[in-house]
Amino acid sequence: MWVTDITASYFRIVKSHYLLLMFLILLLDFISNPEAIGLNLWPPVRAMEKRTERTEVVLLATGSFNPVTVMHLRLFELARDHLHETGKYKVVKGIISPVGDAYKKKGLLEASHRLAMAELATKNTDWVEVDAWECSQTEWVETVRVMRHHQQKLEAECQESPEKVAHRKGHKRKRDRSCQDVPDLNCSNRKVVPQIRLLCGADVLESMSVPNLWKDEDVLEIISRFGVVCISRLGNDIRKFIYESDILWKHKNNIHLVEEWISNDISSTKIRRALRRGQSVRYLVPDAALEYIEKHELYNEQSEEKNAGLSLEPFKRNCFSNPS
Ligand SMILES: Nc1ncnc2c1ncn2[C@@H]1O[C@H](COP(=O)(O)OP(=O)(O)OP(=O)(O)O)[C@@H](O)[C@H]1O
Ligand SMILES: NC(=O)c1ccc[n+]([C@@H]2O[C@H](COP(=O)(O)O)[C@@H](O)[C@H]2O)c1
Ligand SMILES: [Zn+2]
Repeated sequence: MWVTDITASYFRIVKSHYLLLMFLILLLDFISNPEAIGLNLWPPVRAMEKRTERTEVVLLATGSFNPVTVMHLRLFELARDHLHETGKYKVVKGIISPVGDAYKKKGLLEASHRLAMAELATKNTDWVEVDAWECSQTEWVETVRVMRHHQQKLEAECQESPEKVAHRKGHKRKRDRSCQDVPDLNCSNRKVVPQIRLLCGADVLESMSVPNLWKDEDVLEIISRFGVVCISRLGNDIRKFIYESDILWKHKNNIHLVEEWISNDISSTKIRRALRRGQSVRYLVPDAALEYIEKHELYNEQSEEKNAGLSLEPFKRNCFSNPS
């Protein structure tokens, strides 16, 4: 008797709460897979999702790398950690771009050697590479032009078909049938082109105020269009410097300042000095690069005199185009 009572009250509850149950089932389905039941996410939810998507960044470090030091490699690690900690960025690549011989800096060794050392130094990292475009130009190239070149290259790569990418990388890839006849951009995993950012030490940012070394419009474009990740360096008070520069202050949100707490005063100048004096630079220069230096007997009194008495190409160029 009591069994039929229970069954009857069960059906009564189900009947009276039928609509509520259906609603709960639909809600659960929507939460787990909204598109599958033909519903689009509520716009504010979509906006929140978008905000959590991280911007892909490629870090570009320009400089002499004469020779490359362990600190140059550390810059990339520090910058990547910093950007990842913001939760807004994902660093997808790092590029070392040695300056060309036409820069005419005193003691600047041939680009072929500097390039070879940088390549050896990066053989144990899977995300930092060396690019020869800048140093293979016959004339010195302004940093902003190097940045434009790499941004354009990324844009072109993003639009390349999977076949072209495979061909360029020297291997064959199966064609994804679902990608046929749709724009290549949709075929690639990336929908948005990664952004180039300048990676530099505080001394480079400070050098932007040296008269005739950098053009104002270049500084403006580097900071406002691309952005900078700047690593602290002993002897450079970068916060004060940004405060004192109107242009940097205006775009300070585009300058990521990274504090290197394990401070390290390594510089290529000091490495060259030690080498000239026959002192060890082991553990300051990556082993493979050091072997190269020893094999080719680089850095001595004579090499330090290269370009002595010549003016740095940026000064020559900017003084000529702006005689004031
Ligand atoms: N110890 C360091 N701390 C922070 N940034 C550094 C350090 N060493 C090099 N950098 C940065 O690395 C980039 C390439 O620098 P560069 O090739 O001029 O090396 P360097 O050590 O400054 O050499 P040099 O003494 O010949 O000027 C620059 O942005 C520079 O500021
Ligand atoms: N106007 C410019 O674009 C400008 C001026 C000075 C130096 N730089 C670059 O900054 C880097 C400085 O390297 P060094 O610190 O080794 O001199 C080089 O890559 C050089 O090309 C650019
Ligand atoms: Zn330097």
